[in-house]
Amino acid sequence: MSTQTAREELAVVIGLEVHVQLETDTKIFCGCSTEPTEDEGPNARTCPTCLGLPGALPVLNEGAVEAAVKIGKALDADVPERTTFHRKNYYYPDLPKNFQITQYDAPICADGELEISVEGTRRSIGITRAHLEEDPGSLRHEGGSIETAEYTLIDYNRAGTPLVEIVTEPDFRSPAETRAFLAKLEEVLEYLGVFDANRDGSLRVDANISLVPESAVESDGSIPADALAEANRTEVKNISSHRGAEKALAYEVTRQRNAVRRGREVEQETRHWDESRGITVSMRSKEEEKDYRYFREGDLPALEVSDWRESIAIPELPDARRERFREEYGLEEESASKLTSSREIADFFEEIAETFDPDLAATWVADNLLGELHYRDMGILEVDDRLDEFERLIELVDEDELTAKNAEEVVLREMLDAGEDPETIVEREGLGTADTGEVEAAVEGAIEENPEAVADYHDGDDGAINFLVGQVMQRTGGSADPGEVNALLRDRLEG
Ligand SMILES: Nc1ncnc2c1ncn2[C@@H]1O[C@H](COP(=O)(O)OP(=O)(O)OP(=O)(O)O)[C@@H](O)[C@H]1O
Ligand SMILES: [Mg+2]
Ligand SMILES: [Mg+2]
Repeated sequence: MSTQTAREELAVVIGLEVHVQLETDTKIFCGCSTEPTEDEGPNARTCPTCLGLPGALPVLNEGAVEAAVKIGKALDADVPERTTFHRKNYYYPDLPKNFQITQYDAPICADGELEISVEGTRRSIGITRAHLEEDPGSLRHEGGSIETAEYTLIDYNRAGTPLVEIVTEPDFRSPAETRAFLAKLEEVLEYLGVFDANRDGSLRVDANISLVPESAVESDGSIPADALAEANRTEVKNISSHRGAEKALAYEVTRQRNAVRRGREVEQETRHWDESRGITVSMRSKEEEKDYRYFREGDLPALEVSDWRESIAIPELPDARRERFREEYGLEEESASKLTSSREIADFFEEIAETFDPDLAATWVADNLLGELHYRDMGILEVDDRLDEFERLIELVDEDELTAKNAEEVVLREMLDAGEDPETIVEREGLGTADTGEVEAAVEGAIEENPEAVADYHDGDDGAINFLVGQVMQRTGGSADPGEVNALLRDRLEG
């Protein structure tokens, strides 16, 4: 029991359980598709196995195991030679078998870590374990929230989707750290190609939080197991985003602090994050492990991964790739980070950096392209089959056939909006760089038609030259070089 008093300084302690949907074609124990079809009705992708009908047998999906091993390697975890499945028993309508097939004392990954950086401070978050399990079906509370709904509908399309549950050590000391962790984790999972962040509900978080007396925190920042066990924690469910985690936990820190200040004890309980109201509400007292009556899943033999795990390779991960970009291409931290924020962006950049100067490639991809994509709410995946067109655009600028300004503000934008290739746009908009004769003619024209500006210039008003440059730029459709125009004008007016 907690013996916190109002006067004691309290440290925030948080541990996460992150449920990650794996991107496999079929479900974890049957051949049903994991891919929702357009306008599909409820229970469209189900079979006797994922509906939990008596006598139906599970068959383990090899792809799900491979994905879990990749995650284990990326988190620097141990993948044991042999791993087993258990039944976790509970009664809830989203689970027709009344047990969930999961892993218990021999998970597929144990003892890993993930480094995060919050406001320049690096911290390593311990990963206790990561195990495979099946997703239950989904519930739809009709006519209200989970508390007020008149009735609830069940859809088993999600039932049997492969999940990896990643359990962290209680290493977080603030809600902001959990947000950084989840963002980093998502980045790593996407690099591994095992996860799709855009899918609804593909990352779901349970957050455990307690307050412990500051005096229990050791000088190295760790907290002894007995102090952790003694603190009453709440487990907040129904969190589905990084920001949701930070907000729910910030709310919970305040709620628990208030309880302590008023001399009340924090209840050990499960709470529900109500996103729309921005509060957590009590659901039930926390179930304990013994409530689940775990026992071995007799329908699935133990899995030997000893001779297989070595052959499962993972790609270069974001941190390593960012460091390499800094060294190999001499990029600043900021553009190296932008360019490695997804594997597709990094690949796209590296293709371009093979042909062009890395600095030029970085400016075009990190600033121009990503900026324009972001503005349009588009992602790199919508253009990564147009690498060749993009290279031709940079080539036009590099060869002085197109000004950088026109390339950026006209051609690139049209490429994204109209889907046309750069040459077509240059031709249609008449954007080729003007030749010397054309520029000279435009200079003459501007001088002839603006005698007042010319007079102002001769009276010593240097601002008049800018006006004239603008006139020439207009006449050449922006295809002249402003510096060159300026020099030509001065030459002509002085001469
Ligand atoms: N004092 C504490 N304060 C906050 N978090 C804690 C504390 N002690 C443990 N935790 C965290 O609680 C989580 C425990 O998760 P675990 O799945 O092992 O148990 P559980 O929540 O009881 O089980 P489940 O939710 O799967 O039924 C871990 O993320 C751990 O870091
Ligand atoms: Mg758990
Ligand atoms: Mg839990």
